[in-house]
Amino acid sequence: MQIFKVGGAVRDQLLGRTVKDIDWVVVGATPEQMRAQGFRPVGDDFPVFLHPESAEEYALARTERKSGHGYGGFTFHTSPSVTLEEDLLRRDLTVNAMAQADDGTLYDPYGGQTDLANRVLRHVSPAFAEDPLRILRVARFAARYAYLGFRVATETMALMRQLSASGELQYLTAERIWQEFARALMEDNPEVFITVLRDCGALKALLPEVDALFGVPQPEEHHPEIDTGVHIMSVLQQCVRFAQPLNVRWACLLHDLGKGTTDPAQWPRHIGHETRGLALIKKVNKRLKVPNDCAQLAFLVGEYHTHAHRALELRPATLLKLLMTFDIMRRPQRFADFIAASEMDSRGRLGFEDREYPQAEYLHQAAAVVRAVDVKPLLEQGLQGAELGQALTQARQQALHDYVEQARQSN
Ligand SMILES: Nc1ccn([C@@H]2O[C@H](COP(=O)(O)OP(=O)(O)OP(=O)(O)O)[C@@H](O)[C@H]2O)c(=O)n1
Repeated sequence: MQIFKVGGAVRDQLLGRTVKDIDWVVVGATPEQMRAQGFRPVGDDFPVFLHPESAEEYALARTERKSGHGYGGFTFHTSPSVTLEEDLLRRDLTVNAMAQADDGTLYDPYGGQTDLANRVLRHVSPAFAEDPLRILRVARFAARYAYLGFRVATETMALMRQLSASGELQYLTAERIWQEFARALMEDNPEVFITVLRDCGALKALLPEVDALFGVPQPEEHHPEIDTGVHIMSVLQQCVRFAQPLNVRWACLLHDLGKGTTDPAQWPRHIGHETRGLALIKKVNKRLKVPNDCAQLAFLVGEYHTHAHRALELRPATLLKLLMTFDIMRRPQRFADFIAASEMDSRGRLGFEDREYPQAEYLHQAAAVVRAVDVKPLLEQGLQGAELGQALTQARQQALHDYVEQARQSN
């Protein structure tokens, strides 16, 4: 039996990046031999094992044949006679199809090193098409390595276009799609992920609601970049600049979906786009089975981001309603994330990147003012139930009123 380090670990090591997970490929072994050496099988009929100590993945060399649609439609062929070259041939990209032996010898039958040097993401063989998720992987790698100047090879892009047009993407499970989006949005150039998906037609297939934003104009006065799609890309860049977490990035991606449904006769204005976007945001979240924290924040940011932008003009009653909608007592972090997403939206406009967003501090302070209102004196007055609720609302509104007045006077 021969064991090689393989895939992403070899790629990242050659790129001088930190290697996180190491995958191994085992040539010339049977499942029985693996078990005998203490490796634990990952599943019943999947030729992958976990190392008894490191828990790293050791996969028997295999070839794969597509036997149907999607990820379920695979049959594996493993046998001790499958060679390293055969195993590497079924992999997605040349840069991911390199292996390294214990003594450091590099096995690179498909030109991975040349492509690394030339900064090219190129598919290894037509077998690329056997797993449509690879389209998302390529876009994600393009996003991750954009800073190094990587691009997708022309022939790979052509294959990705073909594959997107074939309808195969619809067989991917929501979980696998979401996982790629979640990882890609956390890369340093998430806008490249969206751009690559758009260029090959996969965005239209997977997230038509975002695809529809490209080419939709906004008023030049507020949005010098004009195109709504371009705006979204800039907002994502601001998210990276300010190290925002995934839920904020996801909310930013979806916050303007309503603009894709504006009647072109109304362009460049988008009256009521916040409300119009809500059904779309809900639909996307459901379709991709987006985790609750991301889904909820996207929905709230979609509805209220313009409230944040107009925060300094809001009447105390409206401001209180906004704070209560966000349940600021029990969910302070969610409100902070909402403010952050709104700030990213504001900064993600051509020429507005370094403009201050005083609304952020104003909203944080407003929340602090409301939280500071003490319920004790009201209880001491003997108030209960609905009466207590009303009195508390009044006290909070009064506190906000004073806060708003004070802020206006100092401006
Ligand atoms: N759909 C896929 C998934 C994985 N692979 C192969 O399996 C290796 C390991 O996959 P994975 O751990 O998912 O990705 P990495 O390449 O290690 O990338 P990352 O750094 O994002 O984990 C890849 O390098 C690639 O050779 C593939 O060909 N097709």
